[in-house]
Amino acid sequence: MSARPRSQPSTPRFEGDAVLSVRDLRVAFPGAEPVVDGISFDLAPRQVLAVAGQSGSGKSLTAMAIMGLLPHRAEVTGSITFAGTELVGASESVLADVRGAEIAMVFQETRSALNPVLTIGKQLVGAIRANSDASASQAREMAGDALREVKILDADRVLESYPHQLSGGMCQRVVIAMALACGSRVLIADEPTTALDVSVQRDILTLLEQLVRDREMSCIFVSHDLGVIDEIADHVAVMHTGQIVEFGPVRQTIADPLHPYTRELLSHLDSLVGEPAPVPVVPDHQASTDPDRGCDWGHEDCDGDTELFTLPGGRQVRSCLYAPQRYAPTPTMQEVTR
Ligand SMILES: Nc1ncnc2c1ncn2[C@@H]1O[C@H](COP(=O)(O)OP(=O)(O)OP(=O)(O)O)[C@@H](O)[C@H]1O
Repeated sequence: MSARPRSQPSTPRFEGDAVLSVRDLRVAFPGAEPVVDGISFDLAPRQVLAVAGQSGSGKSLTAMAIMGLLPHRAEVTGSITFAGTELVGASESVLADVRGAEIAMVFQETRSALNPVLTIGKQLVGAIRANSDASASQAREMAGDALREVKILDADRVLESYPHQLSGGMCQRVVIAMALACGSRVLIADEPTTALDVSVQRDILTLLEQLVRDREMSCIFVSHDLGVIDEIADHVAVMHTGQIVEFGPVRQTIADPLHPYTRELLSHLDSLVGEPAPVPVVPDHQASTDPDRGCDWGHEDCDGDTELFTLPGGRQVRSCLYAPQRYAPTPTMQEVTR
């Protein structure tokens, strides 16, 4: 019988050409357990990396940590490097240089991220001038071009509008246009389509896909919805209670989830990717359906504090089933062929 896939200790991907590297990132608030608990990942050029997980799993705090927008009382350790610059502990002026110009963020409630008392034109021109040497008239032209690039046809009217005069989908496009006009290399989109109608959601997803392809941007796409993630992302990091429990290519992860928590998320999936993926049958193990259990395979001598193991081919899973040797069971065909 052939050996089951031998896992390796986790190794970072895309090292060398990563645009953004996160290593052992921890976020804690005073007197409480960490809410982001030692996560690591790399973002490659032109990659769309999804961060999935249910409410409270630490997705938004991870995004905010990258933007340097966490509340002051948050204790942050680990490393976030963007183009060689360390962002954890960086001064406000370093963060201000990176924010907008290099890394931009789109929120679920974009309207609240726009200034209600300034026209879209003033806000776009201000952002462009803050990040370039453009004159006022050049910046105005660049703002119009950026709006047209995000498929806003009546750009002149929108430049004269205030945020409350635009729909939610239009506000999303405006913020994405701002990232384009400022030449950002990374776009962090935190649940950008959750508050939008389904048809508008698709338009925004299509737009993000085009921008990543045409403008060579990279994107971190935060969502609780694996259906939406399936539409847009290359890779997915599944987060649970502040940790990454599974990492891998989206298609493989959805078709063949390794971790019980990923299966739990998939079981709540609606029609976007059809039927929920079937739970894999692993005859030698009693897989727990309780995503809060430390050891998801019920090994008596496992304390549940399992590390993230890397399988051949690069998929990662936090499960003692995939630990090298320690819990080595007789492999199933399914595991061998993974
Ligand atoms: N300012 C804060 N002070 C204390 N705890 C916080 C703070 N902000 C977030 N948390 C806690 O950190 C945990 C992770 O929050 P986070 O917003 O990252 O979750 P999330 O996965 O993005 O969820 P959602 O999809 O609901 O936004 C939650 O338990 C939340 O209560």
